[in-house]
Amino acid sequence: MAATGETIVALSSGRPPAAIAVIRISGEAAAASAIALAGKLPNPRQAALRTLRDPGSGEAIDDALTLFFPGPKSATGENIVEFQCHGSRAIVDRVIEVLTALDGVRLAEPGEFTRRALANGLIDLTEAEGLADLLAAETELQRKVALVRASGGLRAKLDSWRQALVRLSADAEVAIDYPDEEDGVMAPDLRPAATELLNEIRDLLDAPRTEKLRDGIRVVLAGPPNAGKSSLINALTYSERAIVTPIAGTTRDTIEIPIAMDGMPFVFVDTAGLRDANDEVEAIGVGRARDEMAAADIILWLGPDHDIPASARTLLLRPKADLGSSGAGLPVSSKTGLGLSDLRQRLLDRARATLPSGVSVMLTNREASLLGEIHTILLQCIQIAAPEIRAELLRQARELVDQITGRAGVENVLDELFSRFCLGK
Ligand SMILES: Nc1nc2c(ncn2[C@@H]2O[C@H](COP(=O)(O)OP(=O)(O)OP(=O)(O)O)[C@@H](O)[C@H]2O)c(=O)[nH]1
Ligand SMILES: [K+]
Ligand SMILES: [Mg+2]
Repeated sequence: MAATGETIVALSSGRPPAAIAVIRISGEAAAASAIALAGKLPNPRQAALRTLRDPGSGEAIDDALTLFFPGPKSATGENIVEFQCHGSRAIVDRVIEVLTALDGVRLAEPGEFTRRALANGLIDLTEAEGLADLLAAETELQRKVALVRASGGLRAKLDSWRQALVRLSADAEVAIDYPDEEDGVMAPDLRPAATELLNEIRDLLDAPRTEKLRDGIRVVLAGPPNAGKSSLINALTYSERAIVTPIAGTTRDTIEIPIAMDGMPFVFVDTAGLRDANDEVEAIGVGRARDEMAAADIILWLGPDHDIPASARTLLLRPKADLGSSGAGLPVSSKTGLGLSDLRQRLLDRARATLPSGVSVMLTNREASLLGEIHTILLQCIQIAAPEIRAELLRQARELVDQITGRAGVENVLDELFSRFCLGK
């Protein structure tokens, strides 16, 4: 956890130059160090204009709108001072240089403000992860789902489940203390609560993972050489990323093009044409194409239907339909645009079946695996009669909830998570 006593400072807004730069200071020495530059702090949570000066020379650096958020009711739980100054490189560098020259003040590490908020109990791990996703959100759906997590959507569920587990534990303890009345069988009033909990957990486990939302729906274009894969990926992504020539075997390495459609994240992947390769480089490309097909959420197959990869994920296309080709599959033409909006619609339909339709609570892979263990434990708990064992199982389930929320032993998770944050957050 963050070492308390150390005061941290960072630029919390975007990279200079910008109209305004937000510099944040958090920690024990936040107020004192801000006073060293600004002279006097405004009243808590009220903005006031201050001239920032080099405490050594008294030279003015800039004027800054200054805000003071006393702990513990601040974003980090500590005293925070925020300077909103002009967003030039020179001003930002100078203010931070002068601040970090003060005793006990240093530059923050990436994500360190959020890490302190977590350490001080203002947010839990699911909210911190939601915040990381929110800061990285590029599509509407990513934003919506991340906001639910960041504002405690999952935490609320977990907190209520933890309470339910505590109640179940208390019941089990009673059964240990008064074995005669229990007769070694789970009391009838325990089962409904445990089953309800099981069902709620099942619902969340059945939903897709946030990683899927973060990475996007993977659409792999595959087929024989010269089928028109690269032309189609360019048309679908409104780009000229992939090289197109009449020479069979033009595409060798895979190309990924991320794009949002209707607020949903997609990654289109162009691949080398499938054939017995002529040289080593092409052979590697064909191998990669097969790997991509295995990892795809959707395969757009631009080959003959007798060759179609047997998979529910595959969508058969009939490319170059402007040439009057006949056969099975959805007719498309990269040249005339024929069938492209139809194809986009089908991709969106499939994505909607994979991703949540709107705002909902989603789990990360890590949370899902812990929650899966809780699910197993609860099932055992319902089946096992001995109250001593039941009590122990429920204790384990509680501990797993604490691992999800970050209340218990998760240092390794934290380091990984906070490496995803930018400086100043
Ligand atoms: N008429 C017509 N020609 C097309 C269409 N799509 C692609 N072509 C042509 O077909 C040839 C091959 O197109 P590519 O997009 O390079 O095909 P590819 O499947 O990526 O080929 P490789 O990367 O070599 O496997 C090029 O000459 C394109 O101009 C189309 O919809 N209509
Ligand atoms: K080609
Ligand atoms: Mg190609």
